[in-house]
Amino acid sequence: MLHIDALHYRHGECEILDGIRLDVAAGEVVALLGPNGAGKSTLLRCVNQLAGRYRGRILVDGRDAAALAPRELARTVSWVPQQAGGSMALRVLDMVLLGRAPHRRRGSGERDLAIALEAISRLHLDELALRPVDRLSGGERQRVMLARAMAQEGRLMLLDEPTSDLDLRHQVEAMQAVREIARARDAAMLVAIHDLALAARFADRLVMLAGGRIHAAGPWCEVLTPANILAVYGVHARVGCDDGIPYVIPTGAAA
Ligand SMILES: Nc1ncnc2c1ncn2[C@@H]1O[C@H](COP(=O)(O)OP(=O)(O)OP(=O)(O)O)[C@@H](O)[C@H]1O
Repeated sequence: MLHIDALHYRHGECEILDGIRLDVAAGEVVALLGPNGAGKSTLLRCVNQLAGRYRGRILVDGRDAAALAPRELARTVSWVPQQAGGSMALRVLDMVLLGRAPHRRRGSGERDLAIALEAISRLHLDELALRPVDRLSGGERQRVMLARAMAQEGRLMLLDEPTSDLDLRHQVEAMQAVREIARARDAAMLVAIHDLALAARFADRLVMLAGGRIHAAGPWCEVLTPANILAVYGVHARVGCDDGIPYVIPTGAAA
């Protein structure tokens, strides 16, 4: 579904992404890990054609992402930005309905409404549906942005730290929803995320970035090794698995 080959991206003299090669299959959840500034958001923005010029190839469903018309791209790629954008004076329902905009010609139809309401329900936002987004808490707002992306029904979803403001229960529910949607719709999910244990629990594969390069990629048990965590984050950690459930406990910063 998503194929990235030899992707290079620069800001001035600074090489932000340096030869990224990455595939995400339909139905697969891939977590993008790495410290602040590693290039996770930039990578997602390149795929969604928001970063400007890059070198290399990005194919979405076999088509060159750079050659897709904006509307076609928006039909194919759902996007949860790191910081919520758009008019926050909108009601939650209207914000989520914006996810349907690439699919419709004029106003929302019954099907659009049904899809938006389903996304709202899936993220337990029913009671907030008629509230203006700018009167919600940070975590509630983040769930609205996730619901909007779900209503967009892209076959590829790019999620930039979708759980960073969420409490523990909502983190788990959001990642469960991401995984279920990947399976149910055969959608490809690329999720930038800082919580290593959450990534290990819900993603099929992890990709660990450092300094714009892929340091490690594969199943969690190959990527989340104490050696990789020390090399990339400068943190000592215990990593284990309890009855099939992975855990990561940071024990201290390296000297
Ligand atoms: N507009 C810009 N101009 C110059 N440098 C930029 C710009 N945007 C991002 N960068 C730099 O690109 C690098 C990668 O940034 P990016 O936002 O992709 O990192 P990230 O891995 O998503 O980090 P975080 O975990 O903090 O969100 C950083 O060093 C950042 O300072």
